[in-house]
Amino acid sequence: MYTEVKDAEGRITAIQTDEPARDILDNPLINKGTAFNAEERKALGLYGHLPTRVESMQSQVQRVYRQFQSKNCPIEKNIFLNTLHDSNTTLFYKFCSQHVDEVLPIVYTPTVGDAVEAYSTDFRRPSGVYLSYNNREYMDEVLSSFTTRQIDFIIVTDGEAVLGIGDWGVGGMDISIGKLMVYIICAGINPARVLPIQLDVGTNNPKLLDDPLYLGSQHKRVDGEEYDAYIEQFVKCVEKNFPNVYLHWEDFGRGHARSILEKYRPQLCTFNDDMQGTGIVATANVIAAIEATKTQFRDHRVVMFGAGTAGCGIMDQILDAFVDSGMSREEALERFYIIDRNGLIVDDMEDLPDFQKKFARNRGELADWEVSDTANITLTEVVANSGATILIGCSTVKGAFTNEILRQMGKNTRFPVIMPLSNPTANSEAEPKDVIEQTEGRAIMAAGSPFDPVEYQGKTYQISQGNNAFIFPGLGLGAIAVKATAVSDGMIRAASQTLSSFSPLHDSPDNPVLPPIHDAPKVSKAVAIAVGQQAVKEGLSSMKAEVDDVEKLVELAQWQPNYIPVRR
Ligand SMILES: NC(=O)c1ccc[n+]([C@@H]2O[C@H](COP(=O)([O-])OP(=O)(O)OC[C@H]3O[C@@H](n4cnc5c(N)ncnc54)[C@H](O)[C@@H]3O)[C@@H](O)[C@H]2O)c1
Ligand SMILES: O=C(O)C[C@H](O)C(=O)O
Ligand SMILES: [Mn+2]
Repeated sequence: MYTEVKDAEGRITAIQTDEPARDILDNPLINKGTAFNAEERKALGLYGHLPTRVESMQSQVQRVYRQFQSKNCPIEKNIFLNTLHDSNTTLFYKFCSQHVDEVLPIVYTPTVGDAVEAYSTDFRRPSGVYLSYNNREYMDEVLSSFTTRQIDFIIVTDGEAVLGIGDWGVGGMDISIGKLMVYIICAGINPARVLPIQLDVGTNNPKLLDDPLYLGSQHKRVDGEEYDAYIEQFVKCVEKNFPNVYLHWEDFGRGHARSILEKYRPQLCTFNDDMQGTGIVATANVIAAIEATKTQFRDHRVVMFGAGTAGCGIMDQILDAFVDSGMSREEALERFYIIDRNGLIVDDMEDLPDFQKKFARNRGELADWEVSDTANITLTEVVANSGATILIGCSTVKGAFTNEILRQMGKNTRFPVIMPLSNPTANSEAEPKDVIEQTEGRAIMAAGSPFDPVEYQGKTYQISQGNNAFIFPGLGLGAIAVKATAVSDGMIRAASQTLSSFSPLHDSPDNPVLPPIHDAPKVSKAVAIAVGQQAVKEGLSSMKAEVDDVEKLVELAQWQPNYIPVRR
């Protein structure tokens, strides 16, 4: 056992532990390795367990960097960093905070996708909390065992729709872990107060069902009423054991993501990253682009390719932004087009899910469109006939934005907004190089995964990473700083407007739409303050005392990757 010693304002000033020496070194949350000083070595009985030299943290970081560079490929680097995380968490985050650009693509998208796929083959040691449907009677016992520490954040996945790579069952654990790392790197969430959870309800991935090394439940996914009852059991258990927790849902399948959020949003502080997080980032980019190009919302036509969880989540928020600009909902919807596997969504199509229905186009309005098959109107035809000015991809379909489509976007408007958001890199609807070349460098673009800059006609174009990583850390930090009881639409709007205000486009339409990803910590803090203030304004803060200084609360909620004294 160890306890955090805090000052009057709640800052952690020391760690007190009664663990034996070996257990201290094996506890990643308090271990400092070679940085334990002479006094600590003596008090904790660490002599003999460590080489003689007492190192500074910076010297440890230098060694980590050398080891990191010596790894030959991204997945080896990912394994190396996860091993460091699991042995000395503070050092891991110190290293990450000093090398954000190099580290994020390794612990997060795109490499985390490779780690998810290789989960069972590369497995070394368990990390996070596994809740198996088949052992559901133990759920409460498992979760209650974590109540000895304060838990502020839970990230949960069932691994059904990981990034754009599909169903990876128990391997989804790595996306929960990767997202938590982003929370900590970008917003300074305390790593002792987070729980990554994988709900193992089986998998429909035939490769995993046949793989003798697969580590999850090797049967088809539990679905329907049984699935819903399991989620209900989970939420109840979370509420009971962690009453003030912020519950983040990640990479659930299209059939569950939205219904879970809608059901539980009124009752607890909860958030779906794929729907809401991605929506905030895409909307912030759209707002920044419209402001920077000095156009009006009503001048724009928005096309979404891939009308699933993320696609429709984004369109919902862009719709709100259009309405906020002074249009009626009907006027705004006339400017929206969504496309899925059967082409443009039109109101006479059968069995449309509710989340698509509201964006369905009226068949009669398409009478003068030039199309080859009215039952399946293609993206190329929509872009040409609608005069699209904003094109977004959440389809997982590599290369879906063909050169013809990109050129047409460049013809439709002077500054087309083009966002191929599908992850990981190999699923991107377009290569940034093609987007820049085919629009003669005029496109305002963001991709989901990181891409290298593009050279075009003597100019270097930085490619913005339009990833929800820009928003979920700050949104979560703001919510927990003021102990919010819900994540409201107002808090979501505040997040989007704040991110938009950071857009370098405000200085020139030639600039990237988003700041560089290494600015995510700065952006996250500003987002947290705006979100916290909005929660207070809406009466959603459950703080006992009246809140007047949200910035201070945000700072107090932040953890820094610095060693603090460990004592008996
Ligand atoms: N950049 C980000 O921050 C971010 C955030 C969330 C999701 N995403 C990406 O968005 C993609 C979709 O994720 P999701 O969670 O919405 O998945 P999803 O399964 O809910 O949605 C994908 C949609 O694309 C449709 N689709 C598939 N093939 C198609 C085709 N050939 N033509 C037209 N539509 C097609 C599917 O029917 C589905 O409706 C993934 O690649 C994911 O990585 C990116
Ligand atoms: O995980 C990411 O990189 C973003 C997003 O949540 C996704 O599912 O692609
Ligand atoms: Mn996701």
